[in-house]
Amino acid sequence: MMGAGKTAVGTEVARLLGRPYTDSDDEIERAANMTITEIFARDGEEFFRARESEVLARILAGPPGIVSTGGGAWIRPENRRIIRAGGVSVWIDADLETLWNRVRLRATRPLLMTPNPHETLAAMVDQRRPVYAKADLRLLTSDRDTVDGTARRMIEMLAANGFLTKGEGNAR
Ligand SMILES: Nc1ncnc2c1ncn2[C@@H]1O[C@H](COP(=O)(O)OP(=O)(O)OP(=O)(O)O)[C@@H](O)[C@H]1O
Ligand SMILES: O=C(O)C1=C[C@@H](O)[C@@H](O)[C@H](O)C1
Ligand SMILES: [Mg+2]
Repeated sequence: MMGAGKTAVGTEVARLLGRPYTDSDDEIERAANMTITEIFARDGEEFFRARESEVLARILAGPPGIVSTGGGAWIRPENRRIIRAGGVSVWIDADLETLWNRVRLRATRPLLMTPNPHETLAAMVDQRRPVYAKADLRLLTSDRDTVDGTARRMIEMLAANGFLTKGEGNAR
């Protein structure tokens, strides 16, 4: 979900593990040479979603690493198939107020450009939670967590579930 920490925590997990890092939102922006807000405004959400699926298929076919998706990517069954075929998925789960406190400061999320963005976020969280729950692993975070602490807990969780190679679970 937007503001859960996919980009912030994913970057730190990759750094600690010494693995390549990719953010699907960044890749879409780079390929289009436009911001996500501009893509939504000019071409619409469906166009963005099509590019998102293309980018995910390309990333997941590449070398093993840490990938942060966009908040809506997992909602499309096609994307879940792509991610499941090439990797392990982690749902970073945060409560509504934690998400809100993180997204309210920046106007970079077009789906929240509504008259009542808090209400919009709440409705999206309710609608999406059952789909996020289909992820392989769930990491619960709250506004008491730091990015670094959450990244370390994610590494512990990946190691405990057998998804890291020997030694990686001890990353500092
Ligand atoms: N675990 C955390 N502890 C403290 N701050 C966090 C944590 N995770 C994220 N943040 C902060 O919240 C903000 C939003 O996080 P981030 O951009 O990583 O979210 P995201 O899940 O990638 O959202 P989007 O779906 O929109 O890409 C950033 O300023 C980030 O530093
Ligand atoms: O939750 C979503 O649907 C989105 C999240 C962002 O990461 C971007 O991918 C875009 O703003 C849409
Ligand atoms: Mg992000």
